Amino acid sequence: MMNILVTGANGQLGNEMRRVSKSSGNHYVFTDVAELDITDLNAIRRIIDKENIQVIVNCAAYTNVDKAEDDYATADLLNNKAVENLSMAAKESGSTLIHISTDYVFKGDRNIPCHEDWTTDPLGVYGITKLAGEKAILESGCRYLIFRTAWLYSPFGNNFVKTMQRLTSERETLNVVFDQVGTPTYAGDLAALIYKIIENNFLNRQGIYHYSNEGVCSWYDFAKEICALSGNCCDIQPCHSDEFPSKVKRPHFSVLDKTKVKKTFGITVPYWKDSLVKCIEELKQK
Ligand SMILES: NC(=O)C1=CN([C@@H]2O[C@H](COP(=O)(O)OP(=O)(O)OC[C@H]3O[C@@H](n4cnc5c(N)ncnc54)[C@H](OP(=O)(O)O)[C@@H]3O)[C@@H](O)[C@H]2O)C=CC1
Ligand SMILES: Cc1cn([C@H]2C[C@H](O)[C@@H](COP(=O)(O)OP(=O)(O)O[C@H]3O[C@@H](C)C(=O)[C@@H](O)[C@H]3O)O2)c(=O)[nH]c1=O
Repeated sequence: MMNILVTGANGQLGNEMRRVSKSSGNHYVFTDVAELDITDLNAIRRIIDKENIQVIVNCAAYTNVDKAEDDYATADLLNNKAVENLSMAAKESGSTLIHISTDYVFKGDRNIPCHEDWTTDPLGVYGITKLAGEKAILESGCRYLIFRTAWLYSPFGNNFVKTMQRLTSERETLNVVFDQVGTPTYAGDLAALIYKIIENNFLNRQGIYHYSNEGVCSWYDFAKEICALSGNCCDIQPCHSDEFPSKVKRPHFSVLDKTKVKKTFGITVPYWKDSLVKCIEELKQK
């Protein structure tokens, strides 16, 4: 039996990890900041020791992209320094670190899907700190799998799906950017992949992998689909990034190429609209 530590377990991905691992024969230890603050290296060491941890799944992060622009220190503490802590503790204990990164490590100025080995060039503080976290893992010498994902949503926590459900029920019109293109990802699908890797002990397949749902859309297309599936009536209009008030620059094209993850783990990936239907059905039942 393996012991698996999940950090940031009250977030979107953390909650989906709780759900997918319910019937596992392995022992999952779920923690959020109250049980384990990942900025505290000694607290990480203690829990690894106490629970005899072999795998760490880091679902904790600073994910507010707009706020990060004004709060580099906190974003860096969580997305970089705390990740360095986890990787040091993983190295010391011989455990494997499964970590999540983002499409925002790319500048996104080419309209072909981004490969794992492309040069990274983040446009904002969130992406810069997430990239620094990736580098800290690589430099630590611990065993790792890093999954760069994109546009995560789930019935848990805050996300674009819930924001759009609210706005399209409250407003008659809404402007949404159409010049940022990517792929939405249901956090449950990513959790299922991570669970499969742990349960099948594919932990030695170290590397950086890209994972999102299948397909391509703009935030505008995503918003239109969310609105329609939610049964809301709102006139959603496409706008350019510079017409939407935000101080952050976001990638124009950050579709992730998933060839490597599909080949390495033998998976098929759900189409983004199919997963969105499932999530919205669940939200309707809440
Ligand atoms: N959301 C997205 O669109 C995307 C996310 N990602 C990455 O995927 C991963 C999971 O994201 P997601 O599930 O959306 O994240 P969430 O923001 O939903 O969850 C993050 C969790 O981490 C917790 N946390 C904050 N500080 C600490 C701390 N010091 N110690 C332990 N836990 C802490 C938060 O608690 P609290 O809420 O109390 O602060 C929260 O429960 C992250 O690495 C993120 O960067 C990648 C691409 C897209
Ligand atoms: C609410 C709203 C947003 N937008 C735009 C702003 C932005 O360009 C886009 C998406 O808005 P969000 O605030 O969800 O974007 P953002 O928080 O940047 O989403 C990102 O989060 C981090 C954590 C990631 O790792 C990324 O993969 C990505 O999911 O939609 C509109 O055009 N109209 C609106 O009414």
